Amino acid sequence: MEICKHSGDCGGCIYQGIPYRDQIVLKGKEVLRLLEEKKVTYEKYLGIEGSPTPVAYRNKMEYTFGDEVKDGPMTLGMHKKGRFMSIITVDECQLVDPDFNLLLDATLQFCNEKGYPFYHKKSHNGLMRNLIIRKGEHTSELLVNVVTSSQSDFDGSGFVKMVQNLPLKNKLVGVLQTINDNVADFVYCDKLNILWGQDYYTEEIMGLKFRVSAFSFFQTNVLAIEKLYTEAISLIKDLDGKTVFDLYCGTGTITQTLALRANKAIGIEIVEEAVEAAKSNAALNGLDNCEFIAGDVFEVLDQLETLPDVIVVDPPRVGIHPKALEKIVNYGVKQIVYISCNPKSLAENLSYMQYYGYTVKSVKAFDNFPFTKHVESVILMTYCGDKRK
Ligand SMILES: C[S@@+](CC[C@H](N)C(=O)[O-])C[C@H]1O[C@@H](n2cnc3c(N)ncnc32)[C@H](O)[C@@H]1O
Repeated sequence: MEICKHSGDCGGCIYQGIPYRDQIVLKGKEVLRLLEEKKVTYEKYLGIEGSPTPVAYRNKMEYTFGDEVKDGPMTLGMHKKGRFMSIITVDECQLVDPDFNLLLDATLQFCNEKGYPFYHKKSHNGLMRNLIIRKGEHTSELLVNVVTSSQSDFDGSGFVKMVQNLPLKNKLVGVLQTINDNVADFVYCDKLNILWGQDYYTEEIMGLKFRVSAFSFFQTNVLAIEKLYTEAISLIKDLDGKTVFDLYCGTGTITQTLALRANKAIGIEIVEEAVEAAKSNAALNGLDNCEFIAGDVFEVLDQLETLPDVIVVDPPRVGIHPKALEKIVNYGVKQIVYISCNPKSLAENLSYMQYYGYTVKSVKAFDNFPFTKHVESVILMTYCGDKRK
């Protein structure tokens, strides 16, 4: 792969110029180094699995309108490395489908031709804020969402026409306009206008269907996540007739794959919209043995009367809060599968769980984000004592 032309300015790909097989070796070593640093012992290291494709793997990009230099021409893309105010146009990013780059260029040109100003983070004046593109990996469906303030009119029908006339390889299913008048540098949705088509795209993971709406969380590298889920679920011995908790379940992708084999799968997630999406996706898949509860894992576990036989956790980057971890460990289930997106917090959590009697049976790393610093891991922990007397 050629070195990306944006690599000097864009901070996303820190492994540019390093052959892919070397990148994954480095990442695998880093996971083990962090575990060893926290004195976590493990029975088996199962290696690191590379992404099925190291390029064009991202199914979502959130681009920002701005300028690279003060009062310079309008740009659309990512923040310049280490700079809050400066935006660089990343129209040749290698991590996305070429349609994303085409849409980015065409949107920038459309807005320049219309004379639309970008929204200034400091003065809070201007129209254009973000462009969000999402794609279904297995369905090739594209959802385009332009985010503006409400300070002046945006030519929605002209934008739709322009997008529809692009030689896109994927199938356009919706063009949206999100109105965001919040002063924070974050995409809030004050109002969602469907300019054309629908406000969601569909995805398939391990034979299950998912409707992904404009703002729902969804795993970014679908081909890699399928491998990771397959591995995680295969580690659990015998789910037949069992109750499994999927903690930090997001939109319930893992919960549903577990429900295919378990008697009951209960997902807990703090973001209510994600829980609503999880419920409707389970209904779409005809699964009636899934339950989703909105709330903080720490609080919800106290209210639940059902006891789990197996627990799967997939916490955010900060890891599991020690108070929630105490409750998880106190169930004393024989098997816990820990899916982690941050080996540092993973090592801290495992060190605690080890102290309370769990054994790390296996560690496997996954590179779901080639060229970036991120690495995922799947850990199987077992407990031989009996806390449920
Ligand atoms: C790494 S993601 C897991 C994604 C999920 N497995 C999926 O595929 O959709 C972590 C999730 O934990 C949720 N979360 C963060 N803190 C939480 C808490 N205290 N209690 C419950 N959920 C929480 C986040 O909203 C996010 O959806």
